[in-house]
Amino acid sequence: MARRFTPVSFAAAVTLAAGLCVTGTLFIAVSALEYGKLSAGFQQRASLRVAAIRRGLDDTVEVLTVTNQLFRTMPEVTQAQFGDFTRPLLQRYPFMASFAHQHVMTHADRLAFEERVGRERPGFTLSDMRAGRLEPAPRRERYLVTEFMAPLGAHGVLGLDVLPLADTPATVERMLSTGKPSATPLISVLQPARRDSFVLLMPLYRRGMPTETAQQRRAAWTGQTATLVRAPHLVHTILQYGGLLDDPQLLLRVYAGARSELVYTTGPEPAAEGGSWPALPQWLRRFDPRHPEHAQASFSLLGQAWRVRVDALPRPFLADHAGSLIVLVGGLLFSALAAALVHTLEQRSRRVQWLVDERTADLRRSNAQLNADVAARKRTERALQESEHRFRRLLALSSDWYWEQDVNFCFTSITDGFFDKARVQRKAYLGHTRWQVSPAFLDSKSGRDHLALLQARLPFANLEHEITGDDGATRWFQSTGEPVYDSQGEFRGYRGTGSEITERKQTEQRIRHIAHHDALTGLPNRMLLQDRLAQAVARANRGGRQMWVLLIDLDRFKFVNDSLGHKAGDQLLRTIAGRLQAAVRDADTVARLSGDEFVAILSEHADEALAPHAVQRIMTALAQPIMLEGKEFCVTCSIGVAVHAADGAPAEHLIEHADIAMYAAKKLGRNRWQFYESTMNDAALERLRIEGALRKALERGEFVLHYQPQLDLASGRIVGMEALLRWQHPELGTVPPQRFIGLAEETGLIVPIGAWVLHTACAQARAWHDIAEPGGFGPLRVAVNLSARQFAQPDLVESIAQVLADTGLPPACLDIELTESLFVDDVAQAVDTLHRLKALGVALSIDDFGTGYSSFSYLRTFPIDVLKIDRSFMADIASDADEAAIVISIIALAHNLKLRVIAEGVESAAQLEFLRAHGCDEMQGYHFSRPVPAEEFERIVRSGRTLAPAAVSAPELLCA
Ligand SMILES: Nc1nc2c(ncn2[C@@H]2O[C@@H]3COP(=O)(O)O[C@H]4[C@@H](O)[C@H](n5cnc6c(=O)[nH]c(N)nc65)O[C@@H]4COP(=O)(O)O[C@H]3[C@H]2O)c(=O)[nH]1
Repeated sequence: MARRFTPVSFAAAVTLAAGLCVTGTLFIAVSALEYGKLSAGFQQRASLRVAAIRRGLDDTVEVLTVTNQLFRTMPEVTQAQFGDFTRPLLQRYPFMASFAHQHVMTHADRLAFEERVGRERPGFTLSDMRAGRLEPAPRRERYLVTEFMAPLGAHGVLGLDVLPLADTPATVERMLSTGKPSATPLISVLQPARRDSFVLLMPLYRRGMPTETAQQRRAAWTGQTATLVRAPHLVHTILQYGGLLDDPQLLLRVYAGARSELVYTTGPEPAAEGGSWPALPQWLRRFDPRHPEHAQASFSLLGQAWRVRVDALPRPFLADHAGSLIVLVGGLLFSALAAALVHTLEQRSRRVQWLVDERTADLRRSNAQLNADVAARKRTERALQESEHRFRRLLALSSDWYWEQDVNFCFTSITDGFFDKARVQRKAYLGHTRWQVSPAFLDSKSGRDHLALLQARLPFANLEHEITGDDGATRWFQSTGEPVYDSQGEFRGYRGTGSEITERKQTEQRIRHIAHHDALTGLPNRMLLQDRLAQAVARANRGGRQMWVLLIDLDRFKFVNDSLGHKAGDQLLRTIAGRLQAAVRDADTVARLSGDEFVAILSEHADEALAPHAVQRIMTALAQPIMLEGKEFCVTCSIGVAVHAADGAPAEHLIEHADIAMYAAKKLGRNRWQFYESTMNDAALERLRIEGALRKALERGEFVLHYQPQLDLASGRIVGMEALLRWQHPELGTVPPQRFIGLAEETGLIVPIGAWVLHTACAQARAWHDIAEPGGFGPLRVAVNLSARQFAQPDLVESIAQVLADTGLPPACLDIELTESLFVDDVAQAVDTLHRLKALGVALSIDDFGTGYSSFSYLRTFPIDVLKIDRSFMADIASDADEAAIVISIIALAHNLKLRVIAEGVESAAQLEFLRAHGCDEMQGYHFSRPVPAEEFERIVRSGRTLAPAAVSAPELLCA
C-alpha cells in the first residue's frame, strides 16, 4: 500500500483556523480592552481637563462675585478701596486682566460724575468707543459708566460708557433677565484679530429693592462689576494649577462663543475628524494610529457657549497595544505551533495508522497464509496419517517389514514380520548391529561393502544376507535402506524395509544349478565349464603349472541311441558321466559339452609325462562294458587334448584346440587320443574364414540355387526338382554345401539362408508353372531342404505359409525335405510341427532315410509323404545283397505306409533299373542330370528329355 500524506491535514487546518479565530477574538478582545482602557483613560483625562476648565470658570465667577460683594456690603467704595480689594485678586488670578465697576447713570448722574471726577481730572468727560477710539460720549438717556477700574489706567477706560459697546446691551439684558452673572461674547483686547477675551458681568442692585423677577432686577439694577477675562490665560492657569499641562499626549482645544472660536490650544489644529481611512469600519479605526482619540464637552457659562475638545496625540501602536499584539503574535505562533503539532501528530497518527494498516494487512496476509499453512499442514497430517495407516496396513498385509537403526547402526525398531519370518528373538536384534547378530556377515565381500556404504552414509538396496533362526534353519533376507537425517542435517541412523527371499534364493540356486549343469548327467554344462576353465587357467598361471583340457567324444553313440532308443542313450550318457567323474581327481572338472561330447579339465598334473596315464585312465574307465536294456555294450571314445602351459594359449581356445585334436583322433580311427598341434589349426582357421564370409554372402547375393530333376520311374518324365544351394564366393569359388551348411547350422545363419532358399525355390517353381507351353513344365514339385535350426523356428509354419502366399505356389507343389535327426530331441514338438506343416498342404519328405537313427516307429506317427533313400545305399545295390535288401525293405515299408519313395544318387542305368524293378516311385541322380542352374533346368525340361525305358526286368536284376 502506498503511503500518501496530504501537505496540510484537515485537523491541522481546523486547528490553525480555530487558533486564528481564537487569536483574532482574543486580539480583538484584548485590543478592545486596551482600547477601552485607553479610551477610558483618555476620557478621564479629558473629563478632568474639562471639569478643571469649568471649575476655573466658576472660580472666576466666584472671584467676581467676591468683588461684587464689596459693592454690596460697603455703601461707598472708592477707587482706592477698589484697587486694594482687587489687587490681590489680579495677582492671584492673572487671567483676570482687570476689574471694573460700572454704574448706571442718568444724564444728571453723568454730569455729577463728570464734575466730581473733573475735580481731580480736569476736562474729564464720559467717553465711548467708536471706531476703535475713545470719543466723548454723546448725551444719552442712560449711561453705563466705568466708575472704578483696576488696575487703574491699564486701559484708560475710566468714565467709558460701555453701554454703546456692541455686545453690552445683550449681555446686560441676559444678566438681568437671568439674575445671574453674564459674559460677553469674545472680544479682542490686545490684538484686534484675536478675540480671546470676554467680560464677565455681575449685576448690582439697589439695596432694599426686590430682585426676584427680571422686571424687579431691571428696576433695581444699579450697575455691575465686571472683569476682563483673558480666556487663554484662564484655561492655561486652570490647567497649570491643576497640573494638567504635563500630558504631552493630549491636545487640548477650548472654543468659546457662538462662533466657537478657538481661545486656547496646546498644539496645532488637529486633522479633520474622519479624514483618514474613511473606508475603515468604526471598530477598525482603533487600530489606526493616525486616528486619534478625542473627547469634547460643550457647556454654557454665563450665557456663552464653551466647548472643550481634547485630542489624544497619535502614539506608537505598540505603546498601547503591546498586550493585544503579544496576544496576536503569541496566538499566531501558538496557532501555527498547534497546527504544526496537530499536523505532526496527525501525520504521525496517519503514519501509525498506515503502519497499523500495513501491519494489519501483513497480519491478515500472514494469518491467511498461516490458515492456508495450517490447512495444508492438516491436509498433510491427514494424508500422513492415511499414508501411515496405509503403510501399516500394507506392512501388515505384505510379507515385508520395516526397520530402523541408530547412528551406530544398531537396530532400534523392527516390525513383527521379521521375527515371524526369521524365527529369531526380538532381544537378540534390538540394540545390536547386523554383524553383531551374524558375525559371518562381515566375512563376505557383500557384507564388507555394505559396512562401507553405511559408513559413507549412502543408501543401499537389495542387500542379501542369510540368518540362521532359532530353529536352526538358514533363511535368506533382503534389505533396502537409506540414511536418516534430522532437520539440522544431522545423521540419525538408517531406516528401511526387509523381506524374506529364501524361496527366491533357493529357486535361483536351482536355476543357477540348472543353468550351469547338464540336466541329464548333472555335470557342469558349457557355461559353468567356461567359468571353471577360467579359474583353472588362472590357477595354472599362478602356480606356473600345466593344465590339460580333454575333449571326449563317444564313438558310435548315435548307433546306441538309434538302435536302443533315447532312454538307453540317456542311461549311457549318465553312466559315462559317472565314470568320467570317477576317473579324474576332485579338483578336476568334468563337463558335458553337447550330445555325446564331454570336457575334462585336469589342472593338478604337474608334468606332461603323467598326462597319458590320466587320459588312458579315462579311456579305460569308459571302455568298460555297460548293461543297457539287458544287453552289454562297449563304448569307446576319441579324446583331443589341449595343454595350457604357463605361457600358453588363452582359455577360450583350449576347448577349440581340444576339439580339433579330438577330430584328428577320430580321423585317425576311433578309440584314440591325440594332443593338439598347431598344424591342426589350419582346418579350424578355414572354418572361421568361411564363417566370416558366410555372414556376408546373403547380403552380397553370392547364393544361387541349382535344381536337380526328379523323375517318375514309371513314365520317365520330370515331375519335380530338388533345390540345392550353391555359394559362389568371389575368392573361394563355388563352395559346396557340405563345407558351409554345417557351419551355417552351427552359427544359426542357416535360418536366413534357408528362408532365402525357400522363397527363391518357390518363386522359381511358380514361374515355371506359369510358362504355358505345350508339353511344357506342368505342375512341377520343388523339394527344399530344411535344416534342424529352421525346423526348430517357432514361426516355421507361418513363414512357409507366407512364402506360399507371396509366391503363389500351390502348397502341394512344395516338398519339404527333413532329416531323421530333426525328430530325435523332442518328438512331440516335431509331430506337432509336422502336422501343422501338413495342414498347409505341403508334402513332407524324410531325407537320407536309412543313414541316421532309422527308427521306423516314427514313420507311423509322422505325417510323412515321401521317403528319400540315401544315395549311400545306391552305390552297392547292384553288388551288395545287404544294401539291396535294405533298399528293397525301405521301398516296401514306404509303400506299406502309403508313402512315395524317391531314390537319390542314381548314377547308373543298373541302379535305375533296380529301382524300377522294385517299384521305387521316383529317382534323382547324375544318371539323368546333376543339379543345374535354373536356365539349364529350363532347357532340360523344354528339351522334353525323359528316362530311357526299362531295359531289364526287376526279377532279372535281382537274380543277377
Ligand atoms: N555322388 C552323387 N551325388 C549325387 C547324385 N545325385 C545327387 N547327388 C548329390 O546328393 C545331394 C543330395 O542332397 P541331400 O541329400 O539333400 O544333401 C544336401 C543337403 O543335405 C545339403 N543341402 C544342399 N542344399 C541345401 C539347402 O538348400 N538347404 C539345406 N538345409 N541343406 C542343403 O547339402 C547336401 C549336399 O548337397 P549337394 O552337394 O548338392 O549334393 C546333393 C547332390 O548333388 C549322384 O548321382 N551321385
